[in-house]
Amino acid sequence: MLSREVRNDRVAENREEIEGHVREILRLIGEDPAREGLRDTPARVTRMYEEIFGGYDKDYAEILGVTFDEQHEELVIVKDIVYYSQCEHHMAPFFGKIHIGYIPSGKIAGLSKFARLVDVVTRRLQVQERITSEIANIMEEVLQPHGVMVVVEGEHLCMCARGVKKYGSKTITSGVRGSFRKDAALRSEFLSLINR
Ligand SMILES: Nc1nc2c(ncn2[C@@H]2O[C@H](COP(=O)(O)OP(=O)(O)OP(=O)(O)O)[C@@H](O)[C@H]2O)c(=O)[nH]1
Ligand SMILES: [Zn+2]
Repeated sequence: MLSREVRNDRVAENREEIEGHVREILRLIGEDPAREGLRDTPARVTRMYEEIFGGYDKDYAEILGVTFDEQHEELVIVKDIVYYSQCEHHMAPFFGKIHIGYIPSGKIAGLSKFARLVDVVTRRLQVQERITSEIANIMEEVLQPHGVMVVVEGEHLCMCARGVKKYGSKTITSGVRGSFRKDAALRSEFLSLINR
């Protein structure tokens, strides 16, 4: 059983209906949903949706959790946070790493909470740009730091496995708030630390 933090309760509530639709798609693409290998597939796909779409209806402030008062007003970076998401155009996976940096202004968050925030924002139908700006905006709103910078790297299967089929191409997006916007040296420091 998945924990509440990473579970989509609507999928659980609508399980039978979703399973029925998946079975119908199998039939419509020319498969036999009753053959042994596929018999449990609609249930498996539904359970997978419960997990990979577990980011809906979550409270961000709660996820960043208890913040601590701390007078460290210098750069904090959590880098290489792995994510898996689904592009909203094709419902195909995209995945990669997210790097988050911020300059606290009296409030810091527990380090694991950044990874939880990444899970909640990415486990939905998304575009990479929105993942980037949502993380930056939530950080700004909850922690009210001097500045935030978020870099997201993504490999999109809708560009590799189909369509233009450019295997290995990567998309990099950045979101910059507060002091990072004004201070080029700070952006460079962040970028050199995440690229080490
Ligand atoms: N900006 C952005 N585009 C994305 C993302 N994920 C997928 N896409 C793009 O969404 C676009 C959808 O384009 P459409 O022309 O409507 O769909 P399509 O005919 O399947 O396009 P092709 O992928 O070019 O075959 C494609 O260019 C995808 O590469 C993302 O996270 N951000
Ligand atoms: Zn896509």
